[in-house]
Amino acid sequence: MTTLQHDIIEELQVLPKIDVAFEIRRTIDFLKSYAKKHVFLQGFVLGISGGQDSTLAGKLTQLAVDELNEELGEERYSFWAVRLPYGVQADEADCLAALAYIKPTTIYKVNIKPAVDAGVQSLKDAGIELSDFVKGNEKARERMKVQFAIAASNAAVVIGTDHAAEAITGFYTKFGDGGADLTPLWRLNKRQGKELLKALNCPSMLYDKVPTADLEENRPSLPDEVALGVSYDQIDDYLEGKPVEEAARHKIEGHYLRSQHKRHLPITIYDDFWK
Ligand SMILES: NC(=O)c1ccc[n+]([C@@H]2O[C@H](COP(=O)([O-])OP(=O)(O)OC[C@H]3O[C@@H](n4cnc5c(N)ncnc54)[C@H](O)[C@@H]3O)[C@@H](O)[C@H]2O)c1
Ligand SMILES: Nc1ncnc2c1ncn2[C@@H]1O[C@H](COP(=O)(O)O)[C@@H](O)[C@H]1O
Ligand SMILES: O=P(O)(O)OP(=O)(O)O
Ligand SMILES: [Mg+2]
Repeated sequence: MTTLQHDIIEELQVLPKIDVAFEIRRTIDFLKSYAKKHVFLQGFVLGISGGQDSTLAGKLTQLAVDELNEELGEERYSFWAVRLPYGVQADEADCLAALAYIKPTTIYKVNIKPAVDAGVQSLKDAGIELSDFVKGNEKARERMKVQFAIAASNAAVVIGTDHAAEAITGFYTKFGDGGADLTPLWRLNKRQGKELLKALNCPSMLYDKVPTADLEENRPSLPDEVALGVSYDQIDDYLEGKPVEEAARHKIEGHYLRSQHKRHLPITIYDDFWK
């Protein structure tokens, strides 16, 4: 293992092997203790896409809410699950299947298309034309904006789905899906997330599906692995300290180094991580 691989694993605190039941328990306990400590809190908000990560984070959040309410003997806490299509979502059926599995307290649907398109048009009117790629990141930021609006209206906090296999590559939109309040999956890689879902009796279609951010109109449902140029298996192996092919290592470390700014709060004159 190189020093960089070792340092990245330490930074992201990935375990080479996990005790699945322990990781489920400590995630639920983390959410519960955060809620108990912050007495204003009424619950959690999360966008449910129909993908693996929001299915897992959503299920764990609802389990935490159910336990909190059961212990209190009243329905004080809620989980607001949010469908956030840009117009019509191609994998809408998966989103509905994820919601049926999670059974959230409340489901909202907010179409982000009018807001995103209005923003794109206002920029165009000012002479700023967005590429399809940049517009994709606008969709992720609009989704996060909606989630913060729901959280602020309900004394809730926003759950993020960022995990080690996304964090290492910076494969999320800065202050979009990367801009949540709590990230309960942080530390897990992609295959460890799958293991948790299996243990939680999730329908296999939801964790076997091809991961996609689905942000670009010119490349609909583009698999993350195509966009990244490296597979999640290779990323997961790297995060578990295993050897990976030289070309994959080079890709992963390139993504990591280029995205360092995303894993920090806005940079000040006292920061030197980037030097
Ligand atoms: N599957 C997913 O989870 C997911 C979700 C959303 C986006 N994505 C992918 O993530 C990527 C996001 O794209 P992106 O990273 O180009 O956009 P981004 O908006 O996340 O980050 C780019 C912005 O970061 C800032 N920045 C760039 N370099 C910097 C530096 N060295 N120091 C400080 N600030 C800096 C700039 O403001 C720049 O506009 C895309 O590949 C997208 O497809 C993946
Ligand atoms: N279509 C969507 N509906 C609701 N929430 C969504 C949608 N697409 C993305 N999200 C949220 O963003 C994160 C990150 O998604 P990636 O597929 O990893 O880009 C996802 O977990 C949802 O919470
Ligand atoms: O974040 P999600 O739920 O959309 O999962 P994936 O990244 O696998 O698409
Ligand atoms: Mg997705």
